[in-house]
Amino acid sequence: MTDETLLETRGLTKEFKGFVAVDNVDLRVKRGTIHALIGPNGAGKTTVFNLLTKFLPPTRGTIHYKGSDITRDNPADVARRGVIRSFQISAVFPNLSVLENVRVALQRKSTGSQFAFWKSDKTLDKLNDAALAILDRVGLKDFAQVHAGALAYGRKRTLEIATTLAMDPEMMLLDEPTAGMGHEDVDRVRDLIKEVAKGRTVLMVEHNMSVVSGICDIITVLQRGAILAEGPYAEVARNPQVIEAYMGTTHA
Ligand SMILES: Nc1ncnc2c1ncn2[C@@H]1O[C@H](COP(=O)(O)OP(=O)(O)OP(=O)(O)O)[C@@H](O)[C@H]1O
Repeated sequence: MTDETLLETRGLTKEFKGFVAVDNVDLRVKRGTIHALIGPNGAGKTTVFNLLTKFLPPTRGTIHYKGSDITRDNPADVARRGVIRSFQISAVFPNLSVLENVRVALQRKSTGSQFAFWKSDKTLDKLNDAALAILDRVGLKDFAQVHAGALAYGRKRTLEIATTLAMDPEMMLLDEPTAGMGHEDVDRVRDLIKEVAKGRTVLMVEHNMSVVSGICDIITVLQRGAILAEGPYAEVARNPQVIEAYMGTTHA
């Protein structure tokens, strides 16, 4: 971990017809950290992600990446800068094999290679080798030839991480990577995130507190669109305002 701020928002605000979903958020994500964004349902976490990846324009405020103002970037610009968001399951191509899904992501990364059928067998072999190496890393090598649509839920989410990894992001945005998983899958994905975070920066929305406490360096708590608390887990978890915000929710 360094002290360098990789991603920063200043006064980030998003209003939907007068309703303030994200309220004056100053977020700082330091290089090399795993940073969690938590908060009760409706706190604005997904909207923050949509603002950071430019799926939504902010009403006010700015976003900076490595010191550059990226507020006016489009989603492709942000991805080109190395900020990649994990895709939701719907973006995993169910009729392609697990290997092919990763290969598509690898091809998307290397510009111009959409025309893979023009490439030599040697180049395609290289892509296959790279895809297999990624599958090995995430524990899906044995499923390389399986149709992605036939994977169990936890493995589909793992494939999502694999395709994100294939883009070789400098910063990974993970949207509830363990949502809906059983204990075993949660533990596996938690370990996997810690592994793939090496040499990268991760910002993740996560409801599972065992994941957050286990691997996250810094936690930002959102409530009604605004930052309620921020710090290491042990500090945030004993903050009376945070405890109150979570009381009565199923995610505490
Ligand atoms: N396109 C939209 N139009 C109107 N209101 C919206 C829109 N998107 C989000 N909201 C509202 O903004 C608030 C924040 O929503 P958001 O999905 O960001 O919360 P969240 O913290 O991700 O919640 P969850 O944990 O349930 O996913 C909610 O009250 C939601 O209804």
